[in-house]
Amino acid sequence: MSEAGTADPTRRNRIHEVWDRRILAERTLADDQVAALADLAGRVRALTDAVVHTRVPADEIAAVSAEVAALTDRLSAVRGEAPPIGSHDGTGRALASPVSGPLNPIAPPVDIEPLPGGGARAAFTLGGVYEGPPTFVHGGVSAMILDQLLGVAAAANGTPGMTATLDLRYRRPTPYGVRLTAEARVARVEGRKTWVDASIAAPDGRTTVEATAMFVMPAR
Ligand SMILES: CCCCCCCC/C=C\CCCCCCCC(=O)SCCNC(=O)CCNC(=O)[C@H](O)C(C)(C)COP(=O)(O)OP(=O)(O)OC[C@H]1O[C@@H](n2cnc3c(N)ncnc32)[C@H](O)[C@@H]1OP(=O)(O)O
Repeated sequence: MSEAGTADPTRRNRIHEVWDRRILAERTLADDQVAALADLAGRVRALTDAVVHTRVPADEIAAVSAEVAALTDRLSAVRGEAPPIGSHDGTGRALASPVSGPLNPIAPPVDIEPLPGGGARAAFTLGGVYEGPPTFVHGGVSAMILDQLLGVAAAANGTPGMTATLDLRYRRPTPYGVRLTAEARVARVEGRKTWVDASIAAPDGRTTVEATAMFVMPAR
């Protein structure tokens, strides 16, 4: 594309429109693909769990490994340029989010419910796949879940943004294999900045991690 070809702003906008539509079309899946992939992602999560917990002998591991490689080849026969785009409707339920995406096997997934007036909550159980210190959840995993929860709360407030700061206070170790709950609430908004507080609680109701984030709606 030559410089002269993009000098006219109307033409430039048209080019961007066509380009945006192309990206969107390339990243949008058919309903039956979404359903089939959600099922596959669930099975891959179970596979991941089996991988970190298996105690079968080495030759059996090698045999399974070869089968998994063949499956990866089959899926890769037709590849998109990037993950699918889900419903970016302010609910945070992007299909391929690494936190809440039903189609992303690395997502637990955490189902986050936006609350009117700038809040969000979630209830979830993490498996041994997310272990950090023995028998407890990895701190980075808690941070990732909180970042998403905080972001959904900011969006539910009508003031979405990019995470500019994320402060974490790990009060107690977070156990896995039990039902955890998490809540976020917008504290204040100043211009393009939104501050949000959140926490994760263990089944006994005690807070394990607290977080405060500042989201900034980019200038452009
Ligand atoms: C378009 C927004 C997205 C919307 C999403 C909609 C869907 C919602 C649905 C579902 C929710 C999903 C939830 C997702 C959750 C996960 C989110 C992530 O993982 S985000 C990835 C990690 N974060 C980054 O990669 C940021 C990288 N940084 C940047 O892009 C820029 O630095 C940015 C946008 C943060 C600021 O850039 P500037 O150019 O727009 O803003 P300047 O003019 O520099 O700053 C504005 C004010 O903010 C302060 N500021 C900016 N960054 C700061 C920082 N890091 N710490 C402290 N202050 C900061 C500045 O000092 C300034 O303050 P003064 O107005 O002067 O008072």
